[in-house]
Amino acid sequence: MIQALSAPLLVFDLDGTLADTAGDLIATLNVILHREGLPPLSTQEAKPMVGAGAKALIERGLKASGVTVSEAKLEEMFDAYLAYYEAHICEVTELYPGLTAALDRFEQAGWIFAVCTNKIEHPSRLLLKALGIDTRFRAICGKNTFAFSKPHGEALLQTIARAGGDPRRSLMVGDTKVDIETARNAAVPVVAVDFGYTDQPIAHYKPDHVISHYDQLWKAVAALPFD
Ligand SMILES: O=C(O)COP(=O)(O)O
Ligand SMILES: [Mg+2]
Repeated sequence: MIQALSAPLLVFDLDGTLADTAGDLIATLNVILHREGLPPLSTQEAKPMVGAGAKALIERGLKASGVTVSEAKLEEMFDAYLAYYEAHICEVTELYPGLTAALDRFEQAGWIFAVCTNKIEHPSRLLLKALGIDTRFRAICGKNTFAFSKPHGEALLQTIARAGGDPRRSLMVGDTKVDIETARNAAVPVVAVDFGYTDQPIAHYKPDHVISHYDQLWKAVAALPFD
């Protein structure tokens, strides 16, 4: 019996990959720091702190001010962060140029899509809805969706399973070292965008391809050895 191949799947990271979220993330961080009497961080300073989730962003923000806090205090700040962020989730956030046109092109060719982010799942869904693209994804998986989060390969493999994809016909698209490590851990190819929040030029982490605009994604994917 011939078994139907599952549809090819693009799994996107969210912050710094689908959308330029740094403005709203860092504004939220600065509100939380201000409540503790700490000075704000500049966007330039704080952008490379994004990628490991909100709790890590708070910890990194505190560290930049030379402050460490107890686990209980960090939890309290994390709750306050999420409450503020969810109420201001899409004030300056925008999709990156060419994204929806790229999704259209891949969709017409039979591809399906999913999101694997280190953002908490609920705000991820809220944001994708606010940006008008939530219904395009077969699965939207966040840091708290599974027992594992990026860079653990299982976060990606379980996202692929939830989307009804096959790891051998899936591809990760991300903006940071975390995404590239995740893809490697899952043995899935990875295309990196160079407009996200990486601490080093993203080519340094050796993704399979680097794109600077979504109109380059089609060619980058076509160049990969894919079923
Ligand atoms: O919010 C973060 O720190 C990371 O989110 P991302 O995995 O979508 O980049
Ligand atoms: Mg990212």
